Amino acid sequence: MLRLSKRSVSTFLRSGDRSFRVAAAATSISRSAPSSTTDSRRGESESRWYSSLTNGKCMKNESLPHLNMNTNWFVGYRNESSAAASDSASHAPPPPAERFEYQAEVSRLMDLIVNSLYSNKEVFLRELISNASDALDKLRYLSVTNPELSKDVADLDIRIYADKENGVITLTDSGIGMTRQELVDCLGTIAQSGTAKFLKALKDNKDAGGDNNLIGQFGVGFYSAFLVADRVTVSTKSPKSDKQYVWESEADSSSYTIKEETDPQLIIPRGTRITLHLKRDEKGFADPERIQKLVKNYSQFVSFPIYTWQEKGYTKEVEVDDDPAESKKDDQDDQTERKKKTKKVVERYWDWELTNETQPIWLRNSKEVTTEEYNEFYRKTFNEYLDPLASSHFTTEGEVEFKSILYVPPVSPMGKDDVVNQKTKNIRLYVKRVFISDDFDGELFPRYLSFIKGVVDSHDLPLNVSREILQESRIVRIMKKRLVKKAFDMILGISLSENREDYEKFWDNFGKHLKLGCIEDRENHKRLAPLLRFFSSQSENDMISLDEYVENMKAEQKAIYYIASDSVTSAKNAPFLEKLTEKELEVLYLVEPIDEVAIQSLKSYKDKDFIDISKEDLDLGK
Ligand SMILES: Nc1ncnc2c1ncn2[C@@H]1O[C@H](COP(=O)(O)OP(=O)(O)OP(=O)(O)O)[C@@H](O)[C@H]1O
Repeated sequence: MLRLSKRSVSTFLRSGDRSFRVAAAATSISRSAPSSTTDSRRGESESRWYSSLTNGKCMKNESLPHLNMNTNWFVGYRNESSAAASDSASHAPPPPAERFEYQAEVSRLMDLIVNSLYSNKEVFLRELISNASDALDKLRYLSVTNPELSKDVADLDIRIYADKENGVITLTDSGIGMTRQELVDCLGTIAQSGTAKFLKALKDNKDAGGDNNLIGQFGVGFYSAFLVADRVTVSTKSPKSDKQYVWESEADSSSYTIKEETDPQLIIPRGTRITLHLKRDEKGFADPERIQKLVKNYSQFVSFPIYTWQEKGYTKEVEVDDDPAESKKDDQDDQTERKKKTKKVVERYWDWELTNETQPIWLRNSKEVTTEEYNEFYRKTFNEYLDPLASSHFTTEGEVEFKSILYVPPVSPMGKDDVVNQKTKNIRLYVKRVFISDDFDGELFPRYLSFIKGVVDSHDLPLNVSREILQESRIVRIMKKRLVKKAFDMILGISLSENREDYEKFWDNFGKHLKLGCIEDRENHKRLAPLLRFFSSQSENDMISLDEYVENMKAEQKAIYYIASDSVTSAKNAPFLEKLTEKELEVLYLVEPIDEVAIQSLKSYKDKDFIDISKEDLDLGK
């Protein structure tokens, strides 16, 4: 175990907090990394699937060059930089920093964050850890097809160092890093997904007269660093670039600078180091114990190790100086066999301490996970602020092996009318714990169930699974079947719950999706039909299920009657209705355009045909 005194530790931290030091050869070798035409074409296809990991935002026009790195590229930890590197750095003047203006929306977002999260400043740490974890996910994923990327810096982790004396926090990850262009694209322009949600929550919350803590649960991203810091420095090295760049900005500034990292002491082999120079009133955050508490509180579901720099102690025995009077006596008693006295003391030292639990929640035994933990995982993974309506944690074994946690969200993210455009990032696919993608289009769930959120960790898929493999794989087809079954079980569970409001909420948000399912998924009619809800001539205010309709049928009634209309009021006044209401036959009101097609697709329920009462040849039997 590494044991250093506090003093020696801070010296090595100053020169690159994980003691990432690289020999001079590193720069020159990587600079010559070729990128052939074939390589760039391969890069294109990789980047298409990869876009799922980058939200398609920052990698838009770049393909991933196939690096041909020398195996010596990364020198292991704690190597001193060579003299050559220092020489060149001291002779050549460093290139000047270039200044860039923020996109207008970024300045607005920063204002919003600072003004609405002032009571919840600590979220900055969660946000930076979440970005670091995403960067590690990207690296791990890309390394599957390009192992060179993670060569020599095998450890994928996050390290947080709090310098109490100077009020500085440094967070380092060994993830994918950013090129110069990515710095401009990612930290100078707005992060769409999170921001849109954030702004919406802000509005909803204000409308509801809510408090600001709710918004604190949002993914507000990198800029939350300015809640506590008046200066933020991001030094980052992407394996796609041979240079390391430093982005820097101050709170309340409308611009930022980017320059090349030229200090060999600060060179890192790969990843990103974010330094927060805390505001005068926020220096209390640079307390190792406080950082530890925040990590435990906010980031326990991050699946990479998070180390924090902590003071530790161990007990050892030391010899004590004798009491002079005692020793004189001893001298006289026995000159030869005198035993030295010892006492126990606590030796203090500083070291990295693993601060989070790295076993993903889906690998844990479901009996040991509480509902609150499932809900928290949901909120944190999908950046949601409301709890899910239901969740299901299961393992399948046998022909296909995978573990999964699925959730029914409380509201439709796209708005309840948007049933078709459902290319969401709702399912996170892992293969043996490696995050593969969240960019699906019907491969794991049919379109109409794409509102289901969750994680799926497969044991059978290859790590380098591509979209083509997913689309053709027999394993995926079996997985899809099981996932769909579990999703229906969850929805049925909500419908059977004592709390009727839950299903009303579900139906209000996702009813249209299930009706679309009736049209598109014949195979699952048996599961879909009991979940449908309609108003009827005998229940104009509360929707009923088909089961309730059937139970209420007259003994001699052979069919389920319905009328399609544009509202309950016009259905009530339909001329054909009277004939049936006189006979006390219940009629379903189909008041949405999709209803009639859905019912016609079902054709019957429990052997009773659906019959449109407006048809001329309506036969009510006896
Ligand atoms: N540690 C990091 N390593 C590599 N890239 C990073 C890092 N931190 C941020 N980035 C890049 O900056 C982008 C913007 O980050 P930001 O936190 O503002 O938004 P986001 O993470 O994309 O969205 P959200 O916070 O809503 O999930 C990220 O998408 C990522 O591309």
